[in-house]
Amino acid sequence: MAHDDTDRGGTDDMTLEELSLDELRDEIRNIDREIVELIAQRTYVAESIAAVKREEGIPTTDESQEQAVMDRAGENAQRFDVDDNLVKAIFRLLIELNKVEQRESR
Ligand SMILES: O=C(O)C(=O)C[C@]1(C(=O)O)C=C[C@@H](O)C=C1
Repeated sequence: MAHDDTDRGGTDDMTLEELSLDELRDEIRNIDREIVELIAQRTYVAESIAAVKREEGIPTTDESQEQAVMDRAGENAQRFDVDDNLVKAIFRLLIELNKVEQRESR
């Protein structure tokens, strides 16, 4: 398979405790890039949703869908043992980002 930017530089089979500070920061740098890539993908899908809503004359905001997204965020946070309020705050921002973009493209 072709080399890509997500390659962890051969640290895959090491535990985090075995890595140097620089190697640990490389891990963070790769994860940060993947987070931004996923945010871009989420935004892209939301733009398609916005186009469907526009065609069908449906309002931009769907509060029940937002609640479902927030509930899932909380469940996933618990599953991966991270603070659910923090994860929900991030998802609130992601939803707001989409709503601003969806409104601007109307
Ligand atoms: O699912 C939708 O209808 C979307 O537009 C996506 C999204 C989201 O970011 O999750 C954004 C705005 C809506 O109010 C609900 C959810």
